[in-house]
Amino acid sequence: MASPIASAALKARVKRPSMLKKLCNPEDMLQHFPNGAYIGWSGFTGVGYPKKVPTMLADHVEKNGLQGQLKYSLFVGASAGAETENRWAGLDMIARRSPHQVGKNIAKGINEGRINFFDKHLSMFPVDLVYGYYTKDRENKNLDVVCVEATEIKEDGSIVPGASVGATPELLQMADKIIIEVNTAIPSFDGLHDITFSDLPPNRKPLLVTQCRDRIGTTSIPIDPEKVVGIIECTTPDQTLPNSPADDTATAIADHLIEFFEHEVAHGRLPKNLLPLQSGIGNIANAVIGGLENSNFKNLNVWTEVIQDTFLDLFDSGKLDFATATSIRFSPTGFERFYKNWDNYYDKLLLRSQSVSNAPEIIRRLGVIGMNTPVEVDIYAHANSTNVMGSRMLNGLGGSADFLRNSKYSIMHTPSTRPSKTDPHGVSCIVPMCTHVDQTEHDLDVIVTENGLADVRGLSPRERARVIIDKCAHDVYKPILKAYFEKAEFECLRKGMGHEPHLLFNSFDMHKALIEEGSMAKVKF
Ligand SMILES: CC(=O)SCCNC(=O)CCNC(=O)[C@H](O)C(C)(C)COP(=O)(O)OP(=O)(O)OC[C@H]1O[C@@H](n2cnc3c(N)ncnc32)[C@H](O)[C@@H]1OP(=O)(O)O
Repeated sequence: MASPIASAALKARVKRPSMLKKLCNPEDMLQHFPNGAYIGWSGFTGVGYPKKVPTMLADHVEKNGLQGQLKYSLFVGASAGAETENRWAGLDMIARRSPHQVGKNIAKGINEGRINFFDKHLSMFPVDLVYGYYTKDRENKNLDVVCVEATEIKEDGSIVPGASVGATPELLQMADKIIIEVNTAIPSFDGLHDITFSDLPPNRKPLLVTQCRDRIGTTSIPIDPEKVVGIIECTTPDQTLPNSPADDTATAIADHLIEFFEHEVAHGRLPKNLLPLQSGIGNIANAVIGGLENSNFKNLNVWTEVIQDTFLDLFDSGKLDFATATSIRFSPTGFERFYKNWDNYYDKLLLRSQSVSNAPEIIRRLGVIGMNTPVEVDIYAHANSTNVMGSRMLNGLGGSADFLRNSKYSIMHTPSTRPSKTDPHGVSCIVPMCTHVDQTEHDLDVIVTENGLADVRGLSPRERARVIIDKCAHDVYKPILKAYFEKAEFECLRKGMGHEPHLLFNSFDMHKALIEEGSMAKVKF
């Protein structure tokens, strides 16, 4: 196939003309992807990921019936786009994957044992990669090929990422070969990033951030131009989905949290403009940020991983001064709004490497208010963010534990119940014992559901259990959880082992009832 001719749009983005000599078709890159290769992609929460090369490879496998014959170890800071990694999983092209992922096919591949997935705190993943932990058992200690999206290539050959930074700096640092997809369908994000690399102990320096807007790095990622094997123009934007509007549950949770923040301000534990906010992904997280728009709080700051649509509303209402994260994951209309009003948002936003946005050191120093959604929380405030029934992997830990271990306020927000197949309240999100633990009782300060907010700071486990059941559990489950706890307390205190009482052989009876009878409400203690 003849080499493509550079479009005017591409020439305007590639400021180092010699790089254009590497302009090629995606198909020309096939040779760099032998079966078993270790691959890195840019991307975080479905934005800023490469599109052309992954799609070319998927087409190649599909057309030639190569399912299961071209399989790769794939490393992405967090999830890439559904049309790429989820399609790869559907074509059985992923042998190993880390860390966070999203998509039905990929979760299926993991839970059917075809994909060796390992989960890691997002702050640690890039650093462990550079330590060589993930390539230690192979001859090539680097990644064979790393494919990244850029919105500009600078005169010095460094690249300006798009809507996410994620682990791209470290993936590039570990790359033998680099492929760059320059996306001309979206504006250049030049100036919106603060790029740092992970240096190694014993020479690691402090990350000198004391305010959300502090810059400690460069605006682009330096690379070795010798490693670049191909440059491709990409003309499709990130394929994100529309957000669903906040429902009554999410709104009630947001209201409880705002009341709690007002209480903390009144008692002098929080300043009037709060402290930097971290907010996870999804409906509840979006509603909590949306709820702040209707509150009296102003001059807010955000230190988080992912910026979602409701942050634009907060900016527009004048309540949000500054937001920094490692990705901007807007809906299609959110991106439209963002690009149209670029000048309004440009100097209020900063995108950092995930090893910085999620750095425990900074989260502690800033006194972040961390808020995330779990699968389930138990009566003693352990939380499960990842494995349904202790076994079925959902998306992964993400940055939830980076934030919940280190925030000044560590908050888990969850609906009190989720539906099972036969009962609209068949799954209680408050359980006697979590079937898998990602956050421990030593991490969490506040649990909140639509029913109320349990402030467990300074409480002993037995005190915690009472307040969590009373404030957070759904009315259907309050008597059930109370019966479990009181029986456990009685039995364990009697035996002189009642610090955190459990009935070991009944701890998962609610889960058993869900499996056997379709609802946790069918249990009896
Ligand atoms: C990139 C980042 O890290 S952002 C920062 C925060 N990151 C994280 O917190 C990562 C971990 N958290 C998550 O992935 C999500 O918050 C979740 C999945 C835990 C919860 O998100 P929600 O949108 O509330 O999940 P939802 O209610 O749709 O449940 C997801 C699935 O798990 C199932 N599920 C959830 N909880 C339970 C439970 N207790 N028992 C049985 N099934 C459950 C649901 O039925 C649903 O199943 P489906 O995929 O077959 O439909």
